[in-house]
Amino acid sequence: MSPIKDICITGTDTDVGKSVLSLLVMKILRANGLNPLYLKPFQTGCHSPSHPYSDPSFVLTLLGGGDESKDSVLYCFREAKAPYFAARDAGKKIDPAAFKAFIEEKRAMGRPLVVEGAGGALVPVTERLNVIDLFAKEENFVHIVAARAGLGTINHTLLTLEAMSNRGITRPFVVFMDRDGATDPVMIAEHMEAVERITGIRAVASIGRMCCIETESDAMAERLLPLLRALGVDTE
Ligand SMILES: Nc1ncnc2c1ncn2[C@@H]1O[C@H](COP(=O)(O)OP(=O)(O)OP(=O)(O)O)[C@@H](O)[C@H]1O
Ligand SMILES: C[C@H](N)[C@H](N)CCCCCC(=O)O
Ligand SMILES: [Mg+2]
Repeated sequence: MSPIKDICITGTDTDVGKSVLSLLVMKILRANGLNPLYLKPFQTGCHSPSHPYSDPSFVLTLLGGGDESKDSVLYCFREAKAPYFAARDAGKKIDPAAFKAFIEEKRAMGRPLVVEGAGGALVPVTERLNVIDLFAKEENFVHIVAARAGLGTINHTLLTLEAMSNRGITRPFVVFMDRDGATDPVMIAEHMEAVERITGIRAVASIGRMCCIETESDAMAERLLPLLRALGVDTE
């Protein structure tokens, strides 16, 4: 059993920074004595799980150490699309029971899981179920929403939180990702205020643009210390 809850990272969209946030979460957990395991159950646009452009390669290469990328992925489909359509193009179907079994198998390793979604919350995985449906069925997960920092994000973030709440995920955390470094910090503070005032959900951090993720991510990960404290990790 992991000493903390496992973490699911969901996006308000594709390309918002879920993988970068996953990397930062992995780094801050490691810096505080934990040995997390990164998972990307549904990888599309995927030549192979260890292909340099895959999310696991990105996260695990920047973390350094052994290559667990092939073990991080449950489904790898060639087309860069929603998992349901990428699977269909490959003549396959995604099996929710296989996802459940995958999470249980990884949980049995006793390491905290950091599970990255695919695209945004409502992206289809099967004909009927989307990413957040599958995440919501798992117990003992804490959920983090990676949200774009720029104008328009209040609407996208609130819609995502509403979709999560409708599925019983009522206490996620939000992290704003200023991927392009183009948003006025005052505006980001307003986005955080809006989310907290309207939903009561905590916007726990904002992550600025890193010009060089290799060299800047250790320092940037420290912005997630309030999140770690909220998760009950003893921080140094
Ligand atoms: N804070 C940041 N500083 C610099 N670059 C960033 C930052 N956040 C994200 N990026 C860059 O933006 C792009 C999209 O980020 P990322 O791959 O993390 O998105 P994603 O939400 O994981 O996308 P997907 O839906 O494909 O999984 C990547 O090139 C990433 O390196
Ligand atoms: C391939 C890409 N990087 C993502 N993993 C999949 C994004 C699917 C988005 C579907 C949609 O919302 O229209
Ligand atoms: Mg990603």
